[in-house]
Amino acid sequence: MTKTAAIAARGLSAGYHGAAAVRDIELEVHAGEVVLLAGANGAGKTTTLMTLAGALRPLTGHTELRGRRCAEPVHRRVRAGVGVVTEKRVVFNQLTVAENLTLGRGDTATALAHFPELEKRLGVKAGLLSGGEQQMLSLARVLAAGPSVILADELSLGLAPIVVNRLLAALRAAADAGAAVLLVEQHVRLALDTADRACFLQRGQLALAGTTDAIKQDPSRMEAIYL
Ligand SMILES: Nc1ncnc2c1ncn2[C@@H]1O[C@H](COP(=O)(O)OP(=O)(O)OP(=O)(O)O)[C@@H](O)[C@H]1O
Repeated sequence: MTKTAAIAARGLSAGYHGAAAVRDIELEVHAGEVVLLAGANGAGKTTTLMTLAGALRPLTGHTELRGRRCAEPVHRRVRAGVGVVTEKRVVFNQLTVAENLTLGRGDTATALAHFPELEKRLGVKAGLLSGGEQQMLSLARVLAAGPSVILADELSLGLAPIVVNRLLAALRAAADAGAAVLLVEQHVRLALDTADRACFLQRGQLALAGTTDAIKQDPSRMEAIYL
């Protein structure tokens, strides 16, 4: 691809206490696309995503935001238009859904446009919502801020497939509206139906990358990575 990536990893190695958990990662996500980052447990998906988010410093290589080398910490990247969603649902349990939405960076109407199902729950304390509703609230707040890049790390952990589909559909819609989405997801088959491209990590290195159509046509290459 020749146009500038919204977010990229260039020769990226990163890890913990000076030891690399991922090595030589080359990854680009462009505006309008969803890229799935997959691989077995411990392969390095979260490490890669958190380094792109600015929560971990690269050991070697670097990350780029809109074509410019970026070494900013996570809060600055968030201000620069990066939205981060993880399996930890960031909601204030004692506050209502409406109050939670006013605490986000975007406005309530935009949040509800992404998740209209939250409208009937506006007066309910977030702590009383189901896990799926809490994650919708978390994601609604991130999407309402209109991020140009969304980094989503296993946001569907422990949720029912119907909710997983709903969350993935919201991410797809955000990409269709112009965001660049990098998605780490255990529900690989559902995610392959959502994403445009996929990258598979194996023991900290990129082992397979391609369009989701190509990967679905020959699933044996993907399956071998998990064995
Ligand atoms: N805080 C940490 N301190 C030390 N090592 C860590 C830390 N977090 C992860 N690791 C190690 O780094 C490697 C990559 O872990 P990472 O969480 O990035 O993988 P993952 O593909 O996201 O796995 P999972 O699917 O289980 O979440 C693993 O060997 C893991 O044990």
